[in-house]
Amino acid sequence: MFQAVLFDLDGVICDTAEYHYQAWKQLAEEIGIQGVTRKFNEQLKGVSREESLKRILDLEGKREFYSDEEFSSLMKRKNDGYVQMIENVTKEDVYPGIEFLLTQLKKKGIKIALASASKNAPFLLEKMQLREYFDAIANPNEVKSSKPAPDIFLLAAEMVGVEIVESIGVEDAIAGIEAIKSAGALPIGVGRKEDLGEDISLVSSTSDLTIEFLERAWAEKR
Ligand SMILES: O=P(O)(O)OC[C@H]1O[C@@H](O)[C@H](O)[C@@H](O)[C@@H]1O
Repeated sequence: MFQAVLFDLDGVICDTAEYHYQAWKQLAEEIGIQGVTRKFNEQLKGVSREESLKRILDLEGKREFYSDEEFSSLMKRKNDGYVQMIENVTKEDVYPGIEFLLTQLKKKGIKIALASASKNAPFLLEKMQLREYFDAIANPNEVKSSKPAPDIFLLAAEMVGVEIVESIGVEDAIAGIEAIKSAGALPIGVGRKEDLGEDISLVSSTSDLTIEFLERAWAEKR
């Protein structure tokens, strides 16, 4: 039986992946870049703020036009827009089934950790009143490489004192699934196989993300 579940946040626990998308799209359009479509956005999910901006500027070969200072100020502009969007997030924004799953995991003594790339994640957990369920929140500032590198999942498992191979990782983004795989945990995807791959256990909605589903996936894969 698995001993820990390591959760991504945006797009897994709540719909803030949409706000990231809207904030990036708005910034991109303000600086004359039109290519931030929903399809392109799949490449931004799970990826750090800095790397996301690089990918957006690269869409039109514009990265070299910005000094380091200007680059930082663009990241700040995106984050300011995003923070405004999440200002009114409440418990109501938690995806269906998530709080029940957290309760069940707690009852079974399974450790719960957050492995999100977002520096806004602790603020969101507080807003959604979910903080108390989490035994640890891995800080993206403390890892060397961001997803798809395994670092944040390895840190999350270490923080709850569980071997990574005894852990499940839950993700909605391909970068996150790759990170879980290379860390050595069992990946569970929330989304479509077209985006996340055919070779992992998937739910299309978090309502299906039950402890029974996790147990079955664990039994099948190990
Ligand atoms: O800019 P933040 O809030 O620190 O978030 C970093 C990244 O966090 C990830 O969870 C999101 O999927 C990305 O879209 C986002 O860019």
